[in-house]
Amino acid sequence: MNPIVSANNPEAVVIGVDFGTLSGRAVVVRVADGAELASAVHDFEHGAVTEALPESGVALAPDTALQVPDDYRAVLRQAVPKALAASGVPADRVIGIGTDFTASTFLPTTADGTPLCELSEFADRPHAYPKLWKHHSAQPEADDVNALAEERGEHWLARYGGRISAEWEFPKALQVLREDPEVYDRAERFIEASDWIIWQLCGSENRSACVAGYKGIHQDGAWPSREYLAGLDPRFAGFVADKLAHPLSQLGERAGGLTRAAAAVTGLPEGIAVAVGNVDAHVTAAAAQTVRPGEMLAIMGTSTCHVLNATEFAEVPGMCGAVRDGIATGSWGFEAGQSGVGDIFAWFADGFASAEYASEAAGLGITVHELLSRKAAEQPVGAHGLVALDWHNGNRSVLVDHGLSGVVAGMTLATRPEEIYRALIESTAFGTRAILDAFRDSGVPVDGFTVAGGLKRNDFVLRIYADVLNRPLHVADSDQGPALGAAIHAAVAAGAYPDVPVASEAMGSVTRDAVLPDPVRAAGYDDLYAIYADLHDHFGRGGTEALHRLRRIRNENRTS
Ligand SMILES: Nc1ncnc2c1ncn2[C@@H]1O[C@H](COP(=O)(O)OP(=O)(O)O)[C@@H](O)[C@H]1O
Ligand SMILES: O=C(CO)[C@@H](O)[C@@H](O)COP(=O)(O)O
Repeated sequence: MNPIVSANNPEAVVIGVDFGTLSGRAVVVRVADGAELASAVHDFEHGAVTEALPESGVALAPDTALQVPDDYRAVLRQAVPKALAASGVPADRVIGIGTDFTASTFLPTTADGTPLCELSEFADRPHAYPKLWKHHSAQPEADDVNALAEERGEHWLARYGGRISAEWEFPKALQVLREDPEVYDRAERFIEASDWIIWQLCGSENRSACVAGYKGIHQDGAWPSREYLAGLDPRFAGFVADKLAHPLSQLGERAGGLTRAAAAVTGLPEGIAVAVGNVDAHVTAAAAQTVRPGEMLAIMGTSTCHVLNATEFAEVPGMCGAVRDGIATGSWGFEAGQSGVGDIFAWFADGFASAEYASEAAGLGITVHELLSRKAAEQPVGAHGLVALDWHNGNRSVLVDHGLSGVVAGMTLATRPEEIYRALIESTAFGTRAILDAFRDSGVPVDGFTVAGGLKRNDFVLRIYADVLNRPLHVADSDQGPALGAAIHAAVAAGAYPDVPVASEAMGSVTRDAVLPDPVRAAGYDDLYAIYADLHDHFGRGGTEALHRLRRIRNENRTS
């Protein structure tokens, strides 16, 4: 144990490490008040691997998104010591480390936690690599998982809004079995990256109940039955018992002590508390002080995750998951999400704004995003005559279908780039409104709406959300909500606070009513939302199969 600093020492600090889609960030946080003393970012060398495997160059199928596990270790080697050095805090004042990860980011390993892709015989096998949350090619497996669960009346399906997403663990593992049974057979464990990183820090396998509930299918203390799994494929019958099951730990608990090896790598004291693994979205609730029932938190960045606590369970069609104690102890934690948000804006700003826009932005010393936002902000609501569907990365809620794709309706020869950009931002706000409607219609109260994540820095985005949702937005103060949330969990795991809600009060912070809706603009958006709802149901609920047919045609022509 760390001999020098006890948990209630005012000098004590904790480290939070956020493993995002393209980088990992470490932040040094004072336990007493949550002050962020310093941080450091380390970009993943391989980012999201979507075209070809590193080194072997093996080409990847459409909708594949993989990662390289040593990129995760590099964050521990690089970002943690850098952040600590930048803070000027001596290492012996650190009492704990907490982490969070994208999810479901899921990998096959040997019994000792070695990722299969690190075994030379599997280095050129795509299915031996971690499948990133936005790996979307397991949609056929998700369809089978859902069809069989419906047919058998599996009680757990209701906890996932009636549909398991292709982004979650079971479709991904089934895809490995079907497409590369040798990798499946060699895998002694399948594990979330959020739990794997804890294994690296503590030296022994530890699994979080939060991750098992949301990204696996663990409900009421049980996993899907062997009979159900055998119905998917007889070879899958032992998936849970042989490769997944492990005692589960609760959020805020101490997973173990930092090993000597991990201490050497990170420069932190051996034996300090390592908090149980967590998901980037869920952990942010602690930083934004949204752990109380009725407070929805939208973590808006590359994608958006919505997390919400409620006192009672209710089935909310198309939501990602409801897990008892999944965000904060004593509540039902709900998760919903949009698989593309900032990524959609980036797709347009990077690929479709002309060179003239790029040089205008450079001349003004701003980004293309900022230029497009500035130009788009000048127009009244609806003046672009456009409504878009925000499905460029599929739909995670409420349709739970990654075979869907984006649509922009209403374009003419007069349509300008900033108008499309604005329509895309609006489409994501409409997607969030559809999620709020689903909660309302299912009787789950949403009293407050708080925004965290990188997009909170774009005032235009926030204004559109306030107007489309017609409610005040509260904004989390921290620019690194997930890392701060992870640090808060570390403080609890180290014994500095009795539980996450108490630590959140002391260490998190939020500005209430930071952005207020404008009644005139909000009324304008009601009309556009009605059109969004029409298009949503037409393209997403069987009015036409056009988007699925286009996806099939694309895949056939790309792989043949
Ligand atoms: N000014 C901006 N306006 C809108 N979107 C932006 C802006 N700047 C960056 N983005 C987009 O926001 C996303 C990054 O959000 P961030 O929260 O930093 O990342 P992550 O979700 O991966 O943690 C990217 O998709 C990026 O293209
Ligand atoms: O799905 C989840 C959490 O459940 C996220 O990890 C995933 O959307 C990725 O989040 P980011 O957009 O990278 O912050």
